[in-house]
Amino acid sequence: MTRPGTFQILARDGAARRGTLETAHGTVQTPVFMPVGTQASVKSIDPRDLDEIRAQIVLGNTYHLYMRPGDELVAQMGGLHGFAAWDRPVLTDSGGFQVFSLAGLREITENGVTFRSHIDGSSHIFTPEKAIAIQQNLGSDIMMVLDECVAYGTEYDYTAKSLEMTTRWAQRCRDAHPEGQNGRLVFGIVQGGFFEDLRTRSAQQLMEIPFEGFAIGGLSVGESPDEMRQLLAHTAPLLPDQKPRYLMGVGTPMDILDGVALGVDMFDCVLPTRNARNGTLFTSFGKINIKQARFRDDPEPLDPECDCYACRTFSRAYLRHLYMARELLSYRLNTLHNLRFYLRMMEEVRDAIGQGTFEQLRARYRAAYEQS
Ligand SMILES: CC#C[C@H]1NC(N)=Nc2cc3[nH]c(NC)nc3cc21
Ligand SMILES: [Zn+2]
Repeated sequence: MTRPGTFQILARDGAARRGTLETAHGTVQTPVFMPVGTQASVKSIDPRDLDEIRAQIVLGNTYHLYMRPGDELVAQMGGLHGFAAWDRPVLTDSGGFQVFSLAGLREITENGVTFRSHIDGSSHIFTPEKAIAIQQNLGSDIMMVLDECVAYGTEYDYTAKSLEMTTRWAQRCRDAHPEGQNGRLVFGIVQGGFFEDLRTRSAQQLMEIPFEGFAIGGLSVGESPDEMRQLLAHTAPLLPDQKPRYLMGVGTPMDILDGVALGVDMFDCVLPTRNARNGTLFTSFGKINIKQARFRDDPEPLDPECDCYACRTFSRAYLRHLYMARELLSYRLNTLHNLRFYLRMMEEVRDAIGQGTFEQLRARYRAAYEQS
């Protein structure tokens, strides 16, 4: 088996790259979209479904699993792989973002971040070492460093100081899980808010540390799409060409295609799973909402170009009925479809990069999605 952490670029099309990333649980074809399974489950579907829609790697959350059921319990049950019967790669976020966006009352010191559980209000502290220890207990194949997530709009001086601490925390994370240890990988997270010089400083400092990959954090936190694209265009090329680049929490189909065009290799977003539960479905002809009356007696498949179980088996009329009746099957079929849409788009992206036709693919999706 090729050494975990090995990242090979197989083809390029402009700044877009097609590659493979080796992990302890198998090879990931990039660019890749990672379904989000925050609490050790991709809501409403099971591992067999994930296999059927050809998901390669799923995302779990340190904060949530530490809170419930507890990372020690998950370790006892064989890590996320044994616990959730998922034998492919898992990436776990460090809790950095969740503590800053979910938990109550926080205090940040050099040692770590103290916070109150959003479940029962109990007090906890995440240090860089603790964040790594939790991810080790979860059996994570790709661990994220603990970062300080500054809110959109934070002023320059605070952002500058914060990125320095995030770099010191990143070094402590790498020290807590040295390069090559049991085939697990650790990715750094570039911070610096919306200041290009601070993003450059953060990237330069992190690249001094031997991470197997680098994430761009602090985007899709409330900025405009143009601001995100501009910051991404500045930051992505700064990162090592020979290592995977991961854009956290992104995004819509167009955000992902624009990210690929700027050299990003990995993405995760709750959009396909969250939208499935409110009836918003992604199709080859744009976004629709299945509850619209026009689908009431529509016998056609949701998306004739989609190969998922929902599109192969049921009509739009049936999917609308399930949604209006709040049947649990609605969540499952809509989720299967939305995730398959994202995963199929990434399959087309990888093929297009290999054939040098990525820009044509992007234009095709833009024609269907620009306005939505
Ligand atoms: C500031 C910062 C930052 C990043 N830090 C970590 N650890 N995880 C993230 C997850 C995200 N999800 C979204 N959007 C939904 N933006 C994210 C950003 C981060
Ligand atoms: Zn489908």
